[in-house]
Order: sequence, then structure tokens, then C-alpha cells
Amino acid sequence: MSEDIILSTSGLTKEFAGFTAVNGVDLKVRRGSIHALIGPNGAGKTTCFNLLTKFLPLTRGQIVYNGRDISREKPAEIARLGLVRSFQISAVFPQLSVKTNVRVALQRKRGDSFDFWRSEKVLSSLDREALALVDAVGLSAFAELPAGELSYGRKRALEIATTLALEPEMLLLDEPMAGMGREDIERIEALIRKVSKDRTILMVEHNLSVVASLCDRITVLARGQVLAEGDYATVSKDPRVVEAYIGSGVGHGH
Ligand SMILES: Nc1ncnc2c1ncn2[C@@H]1O[C@H](COP(=O)(O)OP(=O)(O)OP(=O)(O)O)[C@@H](O)[C@H]1O
Repeated sequence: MSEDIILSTSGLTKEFAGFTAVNGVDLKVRRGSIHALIGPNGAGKTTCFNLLTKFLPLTRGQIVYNGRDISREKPAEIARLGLVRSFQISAVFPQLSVKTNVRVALQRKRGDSFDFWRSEKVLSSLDREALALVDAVGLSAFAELPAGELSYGRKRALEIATTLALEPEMLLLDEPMAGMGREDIERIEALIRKVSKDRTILMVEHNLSVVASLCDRITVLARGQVLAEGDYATVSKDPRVVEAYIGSGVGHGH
């Protein structure tokens, strides 16, 4: 049976002045899955992520999204194709309300001339859409609050709302739980699960218990290469994975 692959890489490689941070990575992300990229410190996760989001140019290899070679595309171009990095726009304006932040993201998506937005009718329909997104990420009670006054975890939820405003087909999340306490982690985990219903998600995540409960498929990187791939139960038992984490000294996910 052929798998429905939304994003794939072949021979993905990144060299920095003689040092190979990502070395011939072949990745296949299934449509509709929540896929995690994990690995010990310095494994190449962030570099790999930055290659996928086009924040870094590749040295060699190929990235294919929905059958289209995006190896040389710009971040804005792949966003238009539906492949969006969360926090890419990182447009949380602290003085603006939560709702207005989302509305600004919706306006960006439309990208029309400024005059267009002066129409009351357009503005109120955008407001309704913004409120629906605010509600979807569980921030209804804070809609009128300046974004700067949100807790850390709720700010990340707002960032997810502004990302969803771009109507991504696939979301790339860079350590969505970084710096969060348990309560916020649970909230963002539930949110990711919810927004994954009709989307594909690829995330770099250090918190292994989050990965275990949230992700269908995991790729373990070590020294720039794919060490193992599979579901959490499989990869976490793989002796090479155990060794890579132990060998790296301080592990992640505690
Ligand atoms: N701009 C750069 N120039 C030179 N070396 C780099 C650069 N960016 C990353 N590296 C190196 O590439 C390797 C992989 O780094 P990367 O940040 O991708 O790993 P990581 O798996 O995300 O690590 P961590 O878990 O610590 O965030 C590291 O050895 C790092 O020092």
C-alpha cells in the first residue's frame, strides 16, 4: 500500500564551514500525522528544521512538499503553499488585544491594499473570524486583553492562533513546549492535538513525555543522521537511541 506522504526529503545535507550538521537525511512525513524530530544535543534538529522551513539554504539534497520541489523556495513562498512555521510571523504585538493580534494575522493573509480594510463590513467580518480563532485556541476569556499581559503559555497559544490564521495545511513547530510549566504543557498539548485533526504537524521537541503521548511517528537524529524511526515505543527501546542519549551526557525531556 502506498503511503500518503505530504513532505519528504532526500539526502538533506547542511554543511557549515567544513562541519556537516545535517548529513543525508531522508525523511517522510505522512499526511495527517503528528511527527516529531528528536535527538540528543547537537544532533542537528534545529538545523534540519531551519532547512525545512527554508530559513537556511541547503548544501545538498531535496525537499518535496505535496509533490513539488521546494528545495530552493523562500519561506514566504512555502507559506503560501500551506507549509507554515509557527512563530514565523512571531507577530504578537504586546499592546494590541489578543483579538486584534489575530485580526492583523488574518489581514496579512489577505494582503490587500490598506483602503480595503476601512470598510466596516470587512472589519466586522474579520473580527468574527478572529474571535473564532481566539476561541479555537481557548483564549475567549482574554480576547480583549493586551497580548503582553498573557501568561507565557497563553502567548504561545496566541501564536498558534495567528499561525492558524494563515490556514496552514502543514504546521512546523519549533519546541512548542519550551520554557513551559506542566499546566501550560497540558494546554498546548491538547491544542496541538485539536489543530492536528485536519492538518499535518512536524515538531522539534525536547520533552520526551510530550512526544510519547502526542506524536504518531518519531525520527531520531544523532550526529546529523537518522538513527531510528517509528512510533515512540519502538524508537525508545532501540539500543542505538538509548546509547545516543546516554552518550550525549545530559539527556532531554526531564
Ligand atoms: N551556524 C552554524 N555554524 C556552525 N555550526 C553550526 C551552526 N548551526 C549549528 N551548528 C552546529 O551544528 C550541530 C547541530 O546543531 P543543531 O542546533 O542543529 O542541533 P540540535 O539537535 O538542534 O541541538 P540542541 O538540542 O542542542 O538544540 C551542532 O554541532 C552545532 O554546533
